[in-house]
Amino acid sequence: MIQSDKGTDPPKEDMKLSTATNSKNGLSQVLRVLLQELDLFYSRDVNGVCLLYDLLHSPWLQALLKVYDCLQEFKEKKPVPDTAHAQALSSEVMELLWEIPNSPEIHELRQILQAPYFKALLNAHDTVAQKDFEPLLPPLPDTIPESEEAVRIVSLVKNQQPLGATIKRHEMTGDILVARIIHGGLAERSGLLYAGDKLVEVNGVSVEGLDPEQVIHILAMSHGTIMFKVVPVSDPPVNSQKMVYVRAMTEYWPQEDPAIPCADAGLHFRKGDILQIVDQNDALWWQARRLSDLGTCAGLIPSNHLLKRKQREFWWSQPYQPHSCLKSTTLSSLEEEDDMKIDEKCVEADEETFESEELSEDKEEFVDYGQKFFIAGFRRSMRLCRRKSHLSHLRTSVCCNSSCYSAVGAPYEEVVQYQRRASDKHRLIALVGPSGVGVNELRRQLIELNPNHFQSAVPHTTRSKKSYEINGREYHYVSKETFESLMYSHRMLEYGEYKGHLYGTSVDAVQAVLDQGKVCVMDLEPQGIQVARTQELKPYVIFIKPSNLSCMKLSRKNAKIITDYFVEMKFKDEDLQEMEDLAQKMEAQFGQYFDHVIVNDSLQDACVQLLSAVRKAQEEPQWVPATWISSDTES
Ligand SMILES: Nc1ncnc2c1ncn2[C@@H]1O[C@H](COP(=O)(O)OP(=O)(O)OP(=O)(O)O)[C@@H](O)[C@H]1O
Repeated sequence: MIQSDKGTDPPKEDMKLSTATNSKNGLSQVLRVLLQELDLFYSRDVNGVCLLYDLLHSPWLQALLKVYDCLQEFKEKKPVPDTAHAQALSSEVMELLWEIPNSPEIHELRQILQAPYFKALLNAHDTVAQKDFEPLLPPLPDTIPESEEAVRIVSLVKNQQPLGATIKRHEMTGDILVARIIHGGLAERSGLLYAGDKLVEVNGVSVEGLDPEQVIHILAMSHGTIMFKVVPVSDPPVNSQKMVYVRAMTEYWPQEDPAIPCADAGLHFRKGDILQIVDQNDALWWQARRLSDLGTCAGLIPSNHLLKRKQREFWWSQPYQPHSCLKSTTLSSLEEEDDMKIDEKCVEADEETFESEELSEDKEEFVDYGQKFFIAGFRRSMRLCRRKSHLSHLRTSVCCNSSCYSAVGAPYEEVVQYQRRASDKHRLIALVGPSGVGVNELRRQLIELNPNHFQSAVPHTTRSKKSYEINGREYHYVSKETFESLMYSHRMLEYGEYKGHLYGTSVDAVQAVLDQGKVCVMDLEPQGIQVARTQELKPYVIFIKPSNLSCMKLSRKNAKIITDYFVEMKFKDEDLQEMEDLAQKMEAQFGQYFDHVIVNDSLQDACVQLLSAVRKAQEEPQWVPATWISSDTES
């Protein structure tokens, strides 16, 4: 029915090649000639010709050019319909067919012309041929009153999903306005409603004088198609901002926020969730999706500015509560309590045991893992100083600053996806967990799996070297002044004091491992995470979590704790309870920094999980702070 106004049909034998080869100037024809010429060069092995030859021979290019030729030819032919009344013609033919004697061919033709799909095809043809696209609107009256507003009728079909729009009442005029259109919702996908549109009617009911709640009620009662009569906003807002991804550094519950414009449209998120921010037009309320639910409609979240204000208000409204910044102090005093408990345990033990099992100075560093080779960073004093830090006041003040910052600092951290390239250094693997959960056991097992690939950082100490030790193997032995200068220049990831000596792990010690092309695996106190989070180390933080108490009692039946005074001491119920409490506190305070969580129940399972997480950290794209990726390192 659609035919060209010039040219004739190609001869039958040429039909297969169709338009592309018919046209003398057809690109695929040109390509064919070009390839023939290239054949000559190819046989003479001219440089670069092979590449061009392969390119021009590629099936995708050939197919693309054929499509291009067809389109060109179609454009030239300017097809026009032969008739705009194909349906009428078909009916006429049907009538004629009844008048002539029946034959199998006539019978078949009748069947075709009567088939519903064929009738629909002819109907569509006539609609296009008659250019009958729009419903005919009544002509505009010659005189339109000045006060008359243009209205738009919008019809949306509600199918079990929210409309994705919020409304509000204009403070001065009392008009009901569309307050915002939620991204990905029904209203946004229709492209017919905009923030600022004035609602006049819903399903034929005037909304004049109604409260927004009453309008919502009408909407809630409506099913199927909903008709809105709106006065369109003169300047529909355009969202020209680019999509940004952030890590939530705090949690948010819209249902508990009295300030949110519409709690049902709110998006709940937890610390550490990656959010896709799709709209920042409103200074107070942004629209976002959780990375795990990208297919869904966006939700409202407080803007950076608003959430910061909320945090500050909360912070000041709790003068007698330990705020985040003081939680570090709480944690430190908790560590001290922990130490006291260790001391109490010591008192509980009978004198004889105390005498016989107390560690001598020389044995104190000894950690018998039965390991076949030396692994640095597992020394008792290093591990105990973490817990029994007499520098806690110092650490607290350092940590307090950072925690205070996070309490009232950026509630969202902009993140980007980072895929480590083979030439990049490995990311630092930082294992964090409550004392006794198995951080060191897992670290040791990982290193033992492949000591050429995984390695610990060698810690620093101010204590003097023992005769059997080698500088740079067990520790880097440095003066107090050197240690303190590393501390104050923020080159220490963590440090503490034990028996009058300073111990700690420096950024440079970690770098030394990474520089060898190895994966540095370290046991890090949670307060050290902020210090370690730098572009140079790009730490991947794995939280080692205890399983529930009953499982722990079973799995830790024969496990031994490292304490101040005893080499081997079994876990008591209260140790396991303390471990669980501390794990909860760590998650609440530092959970936003955890890239991965492993529940250490069965040691074997936890090892497998650790190995897989470490591999993913190095080989798969991960969300990292945008500040870690400068343009020169961007992949
Ligand atoms: N999944 C597990 N099942 C049984 N025993 C475990 C498991 N994980 C660790 N252990 C044992 O628990 C004890 C404490 O583990 P580990 O020394 O690794 O603790 P930690 O988290 O490093 O804490 P700290 O540094 O205070 O010692 C060790 O005897 C270890 O072998």
